[in-house]
Amino acid sequence: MTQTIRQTGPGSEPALGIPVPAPVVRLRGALASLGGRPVLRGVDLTVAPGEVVALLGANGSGKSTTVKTVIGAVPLSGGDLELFGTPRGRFRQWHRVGYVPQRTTAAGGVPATVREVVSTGRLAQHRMRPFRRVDRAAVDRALEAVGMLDRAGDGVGDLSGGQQQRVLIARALVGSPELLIMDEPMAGVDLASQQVLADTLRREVERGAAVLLVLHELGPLEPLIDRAVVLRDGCVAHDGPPPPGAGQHALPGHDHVHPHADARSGARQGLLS
Ligand SMILES: Nc1ncnc2c1ncn2[C@@H]1O[C@H](COP(=O)(O)OP(=O)(O)OP(=O)(O)O)[C@@H](O)[C@H]1O
Repeated sequence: MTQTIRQTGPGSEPALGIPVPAPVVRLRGALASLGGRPVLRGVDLTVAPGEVVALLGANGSGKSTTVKTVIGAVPLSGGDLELFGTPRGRFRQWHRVGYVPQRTTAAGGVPATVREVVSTGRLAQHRMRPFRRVDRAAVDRALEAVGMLDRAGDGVGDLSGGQQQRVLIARALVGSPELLIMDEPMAGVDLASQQVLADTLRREVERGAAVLLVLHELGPLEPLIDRAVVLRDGCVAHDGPPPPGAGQHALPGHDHVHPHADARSGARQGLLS
C-alpha cells in the first residue's frame, strides 16, 4: 500500500493531484448489542493511513466494543465497516492488522514460551509453511523492541502482568502491521515500561503504521496522538484534537478522564465524564 500523504483527520482535503489512499478503518453508523443491550448506538470512526487515533471515554462507554467490531470479534447489527477500502465481509488481509487485546493473561492456562506466543503473530505471513529465518528474525526484533528478548525461552505463565502485556504487544508487532489496534496497552504497566512502549509505538508510527488506541488517558503517548475520538454511552461525543485534560490524569486509580474547563472551546467540556 502506498502511503503518500499523512492526513490529519477524517475531513482532510486531498491536495490537488495527490491520490488519497483509502482509510485503513472506516466505521459508519455502527450499531452493536451485547447481552441484548445496545452498546454502540451509531459510532462513526475513521483512521487514515499513518494516523494515530485515541479512542477515549468513561468506563462502559463502548471503547472496547468498538475495536472488537473492527477486528470482527463483535458483530455489527447495523452500519458498515471497511478495512483498507474493502468491505468487512470481503476483507481477508488480516496480516495487515495487529491487535493487542485489553489486559488479559497471555498464558491463558496453556503452557507456552514467550517466543511461541510471539511467533503466533507471524501465522498470517508464513501461512502453513515452516518458520523461516526471516520469521525468526522478526520474532527476535519484536521481542527486542519491547525489551523481552532475554526472556524468549521462559514460560509466559512465569511473567508479571506487565511483562505479559509486552509479549502481547510484541505478538502484534511481529507481522509489521499497517494497522495496529491496542486496547489499553498501558494498563497495569509501570512507568519505565510505559516509556519503552511509547518508544516502540513511535518507531511503528515512523515506519508508517496507523494506530488505533483505546486509552483512559494519553500519558506518555500524548505526543504521538493525531486525533481523539471520545465515546459517551455508545455515541461519539467528540472527534478532533485530544480534549484538554485527557493527558493529565495518568494516575493509577483514575477510571476515567475528567472534563476540564477550556476557554477556547466550551463545547469540549464534559466530553469525557
Ligand atoms: N459480554 C458482554 N455482555 C453484556 N454486556 C457487555 C459485555 N461486554 C461489555 N458489555 C457492556 O457493554 C458496555 C460497553 O463495554 P465496553 O467494554 O465496550 O466499554 P469500555 O468503554 O471499553 O469500558 P472500560 O473503559 O471499562 O474498558 C458496558 O456497559 C458493558 O457492561
